[in-house]
Amino acid sequence: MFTFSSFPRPVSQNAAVPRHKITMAHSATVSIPFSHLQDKNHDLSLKIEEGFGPNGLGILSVTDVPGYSSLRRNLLHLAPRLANLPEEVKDVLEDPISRYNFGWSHGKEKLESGKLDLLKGSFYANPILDTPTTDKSLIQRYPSYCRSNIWPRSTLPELELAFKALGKLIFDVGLMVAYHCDQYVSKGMKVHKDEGLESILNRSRCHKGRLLYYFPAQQGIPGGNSMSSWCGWHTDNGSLTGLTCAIFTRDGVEVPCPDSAAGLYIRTRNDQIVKVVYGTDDIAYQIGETAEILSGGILRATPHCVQAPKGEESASVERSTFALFMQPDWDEKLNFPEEIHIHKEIIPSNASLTYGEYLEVLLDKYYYKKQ
Ligand SMILES: O=C(O)CCC(=O)C(=O)O
Ligand SMILES: [Fe+2]
Repeated sequence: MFTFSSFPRPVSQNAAVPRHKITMAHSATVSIPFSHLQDKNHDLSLKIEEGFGPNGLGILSVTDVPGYSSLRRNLLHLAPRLANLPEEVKDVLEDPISRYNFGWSHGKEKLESGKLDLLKGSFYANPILDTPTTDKSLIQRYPSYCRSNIWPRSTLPELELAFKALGKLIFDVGLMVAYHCDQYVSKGMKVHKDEGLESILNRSRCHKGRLLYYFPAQQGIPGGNSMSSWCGWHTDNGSLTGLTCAIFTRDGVEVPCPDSAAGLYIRTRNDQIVKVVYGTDDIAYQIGETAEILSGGILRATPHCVQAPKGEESASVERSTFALFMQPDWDEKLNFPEEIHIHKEIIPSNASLTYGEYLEVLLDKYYYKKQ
């Protein structure tokens, strides 16, 4: 069985990236101080354009967010502890009905190669709402985001609070990013009141946090040397993804990353492959597919992947990080523009679907059909 974790759309690296266009630069993200972001009168459209516009990386970072540093460390250090709990404890935290989109998920997601992903373990929960709805028919229709959170209350009791605290902070800052995205987008198209990204994300019950733990990469496995050795190329289906800077550990003890080529890579709109760099205590935000749809293509979903460290020293190094997928409500109408770059083959231009219906189409196309 395959999950649709974080609702990623796999993209084939080879098909999507002509070889001659591959460059391997390390690029620092455009960064915005929290004090500027917080100020609605501060015109950040140039910064948003630099980060998310036609020549941007599709990812930017926010610096100096009060309280963030300790919340990040508290949660990320729980990832190796969770992953190393006994199998029978993790089994109880699994939720097959949601296609493993709540609780613990390991080896359930399909990779670019079509093989099951054994290299990372994920823990999914909605950090804002424990029970997004009690409507039974909705829960049956959209189990991947309408079911309830599962917490290891007796086996790792610290997880719930740490997850919710970090998730809520990244969400609140993400709404500020969304506000400034709306200001930028409104220079190119009419954004109706209540139809901007900020309003849509603010009223959604669908957000999903993912605590990620990457197991030490085994040398010599097929694909082990590829750029996407830890996580395959994909775009996120939501609107805005908040990302922490990862920590690397050996047996749970923090170590410097042994290979500067390891980490998050993105593909820019002009087909450059770039290793993304941002500060340890910055929150990075990247664009997902539904921000592209809602902005009529002014914003573009950011293709990305994760490379594992190489070399002898890397043999036992693990990576832990957290992603918050900020996504529209299942009821939210998405009006597809005439020209779209995503899922062209299954979504007709000018289509009008809810976000819930959109995800069902993708799940059925890219994963197994619901029984
Ligand atoms: O591990 C990372 O830095 C990114 C994870 C990611 O892309 C995802 O979970 O969708
Ligand atoms: Fe992703």
